[in-house]
Amino acid sequence: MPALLALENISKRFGAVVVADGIDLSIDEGEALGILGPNGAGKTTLFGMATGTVRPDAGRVLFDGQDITHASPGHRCRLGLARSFQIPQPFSGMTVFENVVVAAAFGNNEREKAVYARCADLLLRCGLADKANKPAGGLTLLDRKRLEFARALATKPRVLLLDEVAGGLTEHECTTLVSLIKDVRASGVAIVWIEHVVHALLATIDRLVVLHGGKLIAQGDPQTVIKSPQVAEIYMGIEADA
Ligand SMILES: Nc1ncnc2c1ncn2[C@@H]1O[C@H](COP(=O)(O)OP(=O)(O)OP(=O)(O)O)[C@@H](O)[C@H]1O
Repeated sequence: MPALLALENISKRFGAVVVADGIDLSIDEGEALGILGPNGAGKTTLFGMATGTVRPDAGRVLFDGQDITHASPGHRCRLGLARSFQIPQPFSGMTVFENVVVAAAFGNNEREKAVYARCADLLLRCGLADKANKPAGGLTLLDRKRLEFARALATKPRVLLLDEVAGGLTEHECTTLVSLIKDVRASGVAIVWIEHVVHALLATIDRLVVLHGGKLIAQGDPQTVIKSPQVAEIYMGIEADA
């Protein structure tokens, strides 16, 4: 069975900055994968190349065995590849409900009226039911992150890419978000999560990869990877052979 999402030998540079240097990364149906790496390592760019907003210099992107390297972001979304953004950017003049309806209608090719019940249900699930008719522009940070989730889920993804969703939240808010991610994952959606809040990440994922200098320098069991000498070297300046 092919991986659900696979990046094959992906390379990308911005001028002299190499952000991906022949990266191979795949995720299976229902899996939860974490991505760790220092600021500027190229994590968000990797999501851009998976979802079609950034064109790789070389390599292929496959979804369920199908080559989507040249597919538009919209087409990838309708295949079942959704993402959240590090800085949530809802349509701020629309209500919370309208934001989710737009995502369902355009991200999953459904007729607007056909999605109302499902969107109301999603808002309930994401803790936003009481704000359904409020303008999205007035939401708190946690609620904007919840809305990112609801909008991504409205597209009926098979894999959901999450970009630093826990950053800036209080511990309690972070716990709320982790349980939402676990709930989404339990419903069968594969998760790929870039996150600097390591304890939240480790509580959720099955597998961890570490990106540095355009390469995956460690991957495998999260606890083993996090304690590996290469990761200690990057994050704490401890030399691997010390
Ligand atoms: N469109 C672009 N043009 C030029 N340089 C870019 C572009 N996008 C990203 N970069 C650069 O590529 C590098 C990787 O950026 P990216 O946002 O992918 O890193 P990141 O690992 O997600 O970082 P962070 O953890 O801070 O979000 C950075 O040096 C960034 O400045």
